[in-house]
Amino acid sequence: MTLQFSSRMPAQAGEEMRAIRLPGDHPQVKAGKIGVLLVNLGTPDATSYWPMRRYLREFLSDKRVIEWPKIVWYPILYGIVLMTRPKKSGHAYDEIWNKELDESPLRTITRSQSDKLAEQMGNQNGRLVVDWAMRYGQPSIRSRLENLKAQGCDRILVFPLYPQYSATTTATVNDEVCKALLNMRWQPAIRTVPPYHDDPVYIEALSQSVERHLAGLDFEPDVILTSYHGIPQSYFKKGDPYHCHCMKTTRLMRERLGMDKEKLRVTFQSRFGPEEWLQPYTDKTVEALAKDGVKKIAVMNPGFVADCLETLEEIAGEAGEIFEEAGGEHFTHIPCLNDSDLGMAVIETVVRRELAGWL
Ligand SMILES: C=CC1=C(C)c2cc3[nH]c(cc4nc(cc5[nH]c(cc1n2)c(C)c5CCC(=O)O)C(CCC(=O)O)=C4C)c(C)c3C=C
Ligand SMILES: [Fe+2]
Ligand SMILES: [Fe+2]
Repeated sequence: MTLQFSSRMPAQAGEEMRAIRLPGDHPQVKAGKIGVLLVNLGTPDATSYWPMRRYLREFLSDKRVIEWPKIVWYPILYGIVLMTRPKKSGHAYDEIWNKELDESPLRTITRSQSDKLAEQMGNQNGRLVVDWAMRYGQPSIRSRLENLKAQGCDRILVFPLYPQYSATTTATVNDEVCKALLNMRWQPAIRTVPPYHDDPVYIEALSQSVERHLAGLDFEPDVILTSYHGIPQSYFKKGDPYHCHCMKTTRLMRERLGMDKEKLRVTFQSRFGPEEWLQPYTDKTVEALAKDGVKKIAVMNPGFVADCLETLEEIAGEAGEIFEEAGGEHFTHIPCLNDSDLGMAVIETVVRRELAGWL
């Protein structure tokens, strides 16, 4: 029995979606739509001990994130980390929690990015569905993929919201997508968005965000740090391209902004555990700059598509305090692109490009 809807080509623009008409003994299966799934890292459901523990357990049990053998890592994870970290991280999340919606900023911003993208793209004659998910916590990748399938999406573009590729972020999103497909009888065709660390639209958006932010200050920073989330040095040595992607993003920004290596620098933040991570470390750099007599700095986070714990609490909060305690006078945090016009232009450009041939 042949389907009456061609699965080779989606319906053309302007054409009505055609329902699949099947004989009465066939199950009704929706098809013919295209889904876009934005995926960010994750977020706890609340800041108290158990929700924090659930979130951290899922995150830190991921083999892509902590590569140590389970026999070594699990006693440390269950015996120490999950006993102490949920409370400590919960307090940090309390500082930045979106009290109005009772959720983390990362969740608020990711949802807004999805809503705005849906609006910008239009529904393409009922053919396009945009949704969002989190790699750890809710809404899960599996639940949103199943939902897109149930709505008739047989082609899905998965967008891991990381401009710079790392096995610890991009690859684990892709792993989770593949795991969800394992249970599907009729799997959708899947595309995943490649890294876009050197995309001109991304570099332009970051550069304009710097210019706009600096224009609103009553001081000119002596130094601007582009602070990226770190990864263990050992992952880099095994071939993770993340470090090079970060370096290239900042190099292209320097060229666009006409700044030299002294003015626009690269640092790495958010170390976890005893291993050596990518250097120079953001906190140590901020302190050293102040001690060397630098009075005015700005810090931005090009690798984060949305503001979150790591940017709002660790950088805008803690790094600012470190700088001032060490003798610095003016510290400013340049917000992430978030759901701003600049940020949405990047997301829309990348999505339209990666949907080529489908839309
Ligand atoms: C070994 C541990 C970790 C690696 C490797 C790592 C890589 C990595 N993470 C991000 C982005 C984010 N991380 C966030 C929080 C966070 N990260 C780790 C550990 C590793 N990250 C932990 C334990 C936590 C939880 C918070 C805490 O207890 O400190 C977040 C914020 C989430 C939020 O809700 O706000 C983001 C975003 C990248 C880009 C990356 C490697 C490139
Ligand atoms: Fe992290
Ligand atoms: Fe490199």
